[in-house]
Amino acid sequence: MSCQKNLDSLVKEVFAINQQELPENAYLVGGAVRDALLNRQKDYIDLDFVVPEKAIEIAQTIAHHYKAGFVVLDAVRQIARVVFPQGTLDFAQQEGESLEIDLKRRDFTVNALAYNLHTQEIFDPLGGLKDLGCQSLRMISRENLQDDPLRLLRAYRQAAQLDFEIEPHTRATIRSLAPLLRRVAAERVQSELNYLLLNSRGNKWLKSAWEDGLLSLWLRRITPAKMERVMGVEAAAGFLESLLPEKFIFSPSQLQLTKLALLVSDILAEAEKELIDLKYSRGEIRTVITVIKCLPPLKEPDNLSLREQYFIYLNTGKVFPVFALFALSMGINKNIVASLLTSYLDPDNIIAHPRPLLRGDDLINHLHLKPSPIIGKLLTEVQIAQIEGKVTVFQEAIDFAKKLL
Ligand SMILES: Nc1ccn([C@@H]2O[C@H](COP(=O)(O)OP(=O)(O)OP(=O)(O)O)[C@@H](O)[C@H]2O)c(=O)n1
Ligand SMILES: [Mg+2]
Repeated sequence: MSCQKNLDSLVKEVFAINQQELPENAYLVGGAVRDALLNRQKDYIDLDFVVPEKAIEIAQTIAHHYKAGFVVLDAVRQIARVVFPQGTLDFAQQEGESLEIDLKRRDFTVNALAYNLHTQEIFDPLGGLKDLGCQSLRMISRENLQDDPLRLLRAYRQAAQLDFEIEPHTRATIRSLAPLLRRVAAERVQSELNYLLLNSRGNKWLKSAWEDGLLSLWLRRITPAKMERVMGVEAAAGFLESLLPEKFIFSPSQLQLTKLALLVSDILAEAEKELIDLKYSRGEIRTVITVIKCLPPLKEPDNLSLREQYFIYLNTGKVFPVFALFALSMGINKNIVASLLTSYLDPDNIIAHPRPLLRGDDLINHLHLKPSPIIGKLLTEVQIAQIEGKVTVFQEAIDFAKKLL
């Protein structure tokens, strides 16, 4: 069976581990078994082993033997990790009196399959193989979802990742338990949510997770209209990419931040609070808030002055592509957005990438000024005058500043 070959080769070829190094009662469990059965391949491989005892010692011995890294992840529950460049091997002590009890405590049946490398047998006490064949995520029990409510959101992430359906009774149960997700550490929620935001495969399941009440605990002001805009982000990105002269491709994180900007509250303070609560980084929060703040001038594109364009580029800086994608998704005229993005990608464009004629010191020396906030204001006005073609050389710039004073 190809699954056995896949799993044996992961251990023997990818990690170059001799099977004899593993105890006979070690079982490979979780995603690796599931993915091998599905013939899914990953760049970075995480293998989870369950052993009845001595998990930390076993991990330590293997790490020592293969000169790999070693970390104790949980001394109480006896979980340790061996770190190879190509991936990690986790060894965990089985939870409960038997492997079967351990598997019964997990989230979904397809994640509760175990494989023994010595006997090359799959242990399937919960019907995981059948569900795998039907591409179905079925909970092991309602209690298991309650025990770790992150599993409620994991269902949508894994459905997106595996292109599975959530079995109807499981989905109804998730819906009824949705409020429990509030209890889960925000970092864990964020990491599941990010998967749903990073690529188009997540879209359908992002929407389902919202419809089933899982997102409104964190992003309270999502509306059907906002969700529809999110569903269109990849198409908007594709449209901009096709128009641009040079090869430009939006990165997954640019798509993700655009979608976040489309989903957060329209009230800026609330939007910021939502992102802080989800433990997004300062940089991510700044990006989202900036693109929202910079949008208003584009709503009246006929009156978009050079001054306004200058400030948009100045305030968005490196995150301008996210701004462009956000603006297009918000219904701003596509020609305007495409032309602004084209200018941004042109390093010689003076509005997007101004080359100042003056520096603060020049104003201080030539106009005999003292350092003060006025200097900054003058520099901005001179810069805008240069963009508007009113000044082109150093002396004109000085004279212009002098008149302003
Ligand atoms: N909240 C969780 C997290 C994990 N698990 C169990 O631990 C295994 C390993 O977890 P993890 O590596 O997080 O997920 P995978 O299913 O392996 O999926 P992937 O690594 O591809 O994301 C899962 O298969 C599942 O059996 C669980 O029951 N509940
Ligand atoms: Mg895994």
